[in-house]
Amino acid sequence: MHAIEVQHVSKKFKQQSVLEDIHFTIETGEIVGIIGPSGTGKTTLIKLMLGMESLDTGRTKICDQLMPDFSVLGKVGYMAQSDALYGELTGKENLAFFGKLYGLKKEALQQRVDYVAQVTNLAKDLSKRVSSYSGGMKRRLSLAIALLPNPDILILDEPTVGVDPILRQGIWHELNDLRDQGKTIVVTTHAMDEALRCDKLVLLNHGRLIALGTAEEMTGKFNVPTIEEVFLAAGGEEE
Ligand SMILES: Nc1ncnc2c1ncn2[C@@H]1O[C@H](COP(=O)(O)OP(=O)(O)OP(=O)(O)O)[C@@H](O)[C@H]1O
Repeated sequence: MHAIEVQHVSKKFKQQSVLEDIHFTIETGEIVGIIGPSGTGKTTLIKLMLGMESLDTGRTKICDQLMPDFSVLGKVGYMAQSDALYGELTGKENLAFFGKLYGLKKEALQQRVDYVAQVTNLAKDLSKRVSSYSGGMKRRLSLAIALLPNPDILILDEPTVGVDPILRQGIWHELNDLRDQGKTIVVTTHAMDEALRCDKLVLLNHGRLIALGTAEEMTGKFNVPTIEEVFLAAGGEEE
């Protein structure tokens, strides 16, 4: 069974074609990076995977279940691109609120809150109101919320934007650990150094899948030294 299947997915917003016949699978226990320029359809693709947007053609499955399927969403931690947080509440109150929504009870909730606060380096800021958080702190709190239910699958839309390099490294270390525990992780990113940390890459350009595989496979196939150059080479080939 694949962790996630994207089968011949196309999507238009009005007359604008955003994704065209995207087809790939994601296996359990891998970190997959969805990479592409701004506006190329990464967030839309993630929303289609989760069943949050309607498809024009194709279908998506998570754990073999056709999406949308609420029973599957319990297994998925989703971090959206824009932070959906309660500014008037403290970080801890936000975590408690979302933890309860996930069905976590007292002791388990406390344990998870301690763990996610440590991973995202927010422990000392948890009693502050979120309205006083910086952009990076809000990103980290959103990541902490996605990690709360200890999901099998993590889908993270630009999780490290605005996060400083040291903590970024810490977060990637944690994502690697989670992958090693058998979790499946999907991240979107613009950062090429982050792309290199992924086990597999999905390269999108102008709403099309232009390359799929490991970074080494891609640079080897196009005979170029970097992923940036894969973009140029693959984009050029497409046109
Ligand atoms: N709900 C919507 N209605 C109309 N157009 C939309 C909608 N959502 C996205 N789009 C358009 O679809 C295209 C792809 O957007 P999307 O957010 O998926 O790109 P992205 O690759 O995630 O970009 P970024 O890296 O800047 O976040 C853009 O042109 C965007 O304006």
